[in-house]
Amino acid sequence: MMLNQEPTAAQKPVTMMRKLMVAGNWKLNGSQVMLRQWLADYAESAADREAVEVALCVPYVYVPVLKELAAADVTVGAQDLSAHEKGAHTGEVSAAMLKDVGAELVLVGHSERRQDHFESDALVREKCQQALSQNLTVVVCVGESRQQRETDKTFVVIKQQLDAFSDLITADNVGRFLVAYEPIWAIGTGLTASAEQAQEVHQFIRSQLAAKDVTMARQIRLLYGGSCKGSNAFELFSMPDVDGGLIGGASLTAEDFMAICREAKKLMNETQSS
Ligand SMILES: O=C(CO)COP(=O)(O)O
Repeated sequence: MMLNQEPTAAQKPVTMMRKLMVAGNWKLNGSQVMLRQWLADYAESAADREAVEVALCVPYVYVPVLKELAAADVTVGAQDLSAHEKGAHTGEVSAAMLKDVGAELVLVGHSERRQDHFESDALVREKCQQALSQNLTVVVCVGESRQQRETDKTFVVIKQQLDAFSDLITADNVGRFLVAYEPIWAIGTGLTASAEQAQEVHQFIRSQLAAKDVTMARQIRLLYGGSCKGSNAFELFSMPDVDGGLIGGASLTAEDFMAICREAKKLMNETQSS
């Protein structure tokens, strides 16, 4: 594809279209007041999000509030979970506890966990297993650093991260197992991967998964994360292997978040009519 080509919905064959997901990750931000305001604003824009599956991953303590107040079409998400089922692990939150307070989805292996808490690929795998044991939807994050990209290690790094958990994806759970490609150099920096850069890695991820199971690889949804916002969502989501986004900064207000959902809807409408 030409780098300066205008994005068109036609890049996304309707036969290939997986339901787009737009998932917010609040990270260490928010309050009850902010969440209530977000949900009130969100409730007024039902038509903007009909084409997408929406998830919101809030800090643990706000999961019950989200569960109680969220519209039925919001998937209730948490940002992490323990690799242990229970026991002497002070400060940890288990998959069963998340389930107990209404979580339906959990992020695993976010680069901020990998970096700040030294989470290894092996630990990421254990966390996936815990999430799956409670039938939580799991969104596993993978991504390379700037230095790894500049030294041509992107595919090596992504493959290593994928290999740690990809055998856990099965025909039974592929609907609730997603992979998010989040290049570390694009997170919170305002530097977005170009649509072509995102597509290149997403295609690589899908091809790696296809080597194990072609049907599963076609079904699995791959999200892009890293400075995704209303102004670039259409271009990113129109790539054939990009099935939505994992949104940090632009998920903190419903207004910014809905701007992304509207782009997804526009893409769906154009795809269906092309
Ligand atoms: O890390 C991210 C989502 O998990 C992306 O964050 P930003 O959208 O703020 O770059």
